[in-house]
Amino acid sequence: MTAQVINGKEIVAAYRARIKEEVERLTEGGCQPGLAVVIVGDDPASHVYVRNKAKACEEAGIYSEVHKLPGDTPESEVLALIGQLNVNDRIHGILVQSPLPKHISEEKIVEAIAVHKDADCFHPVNVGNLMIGKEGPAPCTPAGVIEILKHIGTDIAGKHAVVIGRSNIVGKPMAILLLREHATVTVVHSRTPNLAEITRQADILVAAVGKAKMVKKEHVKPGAIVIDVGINRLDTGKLAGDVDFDDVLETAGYITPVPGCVGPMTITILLKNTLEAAKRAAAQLQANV
Ligand SMILES: Nc1nc2c(c(=O)[nH]1)N[C@@H](CN(C=O)c1ccc(C(=O)N[C@@H](CCC(=O)O)C(=O)O)cc1)CN2
Repeated sequence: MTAQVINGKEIVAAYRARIKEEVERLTEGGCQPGLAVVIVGDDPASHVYVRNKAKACEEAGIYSEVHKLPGDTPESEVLALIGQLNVNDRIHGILVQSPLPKHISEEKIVEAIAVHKDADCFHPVNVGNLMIGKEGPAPCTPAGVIEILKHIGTDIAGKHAVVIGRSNIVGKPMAILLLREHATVTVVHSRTPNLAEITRQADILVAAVGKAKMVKKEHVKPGAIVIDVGINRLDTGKLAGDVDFDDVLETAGYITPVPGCVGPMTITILLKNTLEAAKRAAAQLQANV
C-alpha cells in the first residue's frame, strides 16, 4: 500500500479563497483587516516565514506591516513598539516572530500583546481560553493540522491520536485541539521509553519534534494518517520534515509533504485569526454607535 500524499496546495488555495472573500466584504464595510509582524534579528529562516506571511496577507487583501528590528534591539524597545501597535486602529492582529534573541524574554513580549490582538494565540489568557474551550484564536500550526485532517474527511472522534513533541507552540496545543475533536490523545516526547510502541498505536500521528527524518516506518501503524509538522534544513540546503517520507510512504495511509502542507497552512490560519480579530473589532465599533 502506498500512502496518499495530502495535497497541501489545494487545501491552502481553497481556504485562502474563502478568507479573501470575507476580507473583501469586511473591507467594503469599512474595516480592512490589518496584521503587524515584528521580527528581531537576522535568522534567515524566520525572514523567509515573515516574507511569506506578508505576501499571503497581500494576496488575501489584508493590510500588513513588517517591523524588522536589529538583533541587538533592547527588550524595552520591542515592548514600546508592541504598546504602539496595541492602540493602532489599523492593526487587528500582532505577532512577534519566534525565536527571539536570547536577551529578550519571549514571555514578557507575548504578555505585552493585547489579548484581543494576539494573532498567534500565544498570550496566557488565550492559551487558558483554549484549554477550557472558550471562543478565541487558535494557535496557527495545530489549528492548521485540524483543518488538514477535516479536509481529507477524517472522523477524528474516537481515533487514537499520538503527538510526538510537547512544545508550547505545537505539541501541547495540538493535544488540546485533538481532544476538542474527541480524539483519544497521547503525547510522547524525548523521555518516553518505547516510543515506537506507542506511536504504532496511532490512527493519527502528528510529528512535531524538530529532528529531521526521526519518524521511520517502525513508528507507524499501517494505514495511519501521518502529519509532519517539522521543517528542518539539511546540510544539502534541502528541507526535510520530522518524518522520513520515503521510509514511511509504503506504510502510512495518508502523509503530508514537507515543504508544501503544514507550513503554508500555518500561515493560512494566521490570516484567519487576523480576519476574526478584525470582525470582532468591527462588531465592537457597531455596538458603540
Ligand atoms: N510567532 C510565531 N513564530 C513561529 C511560529 C508561529 O506560528 N508563530 N511557527 C514557526 C515558524 N512558522 C511560522 O511563523 C512557519 C514555518 C514554516 C512555514 C512555511 O510555510 N514553510 C514552507 C517552507 C518555507 C521555506 O522555504 O523555508 C513549507 O513548509 O512549505 C510557515 C510558517 C516558528 N516560529
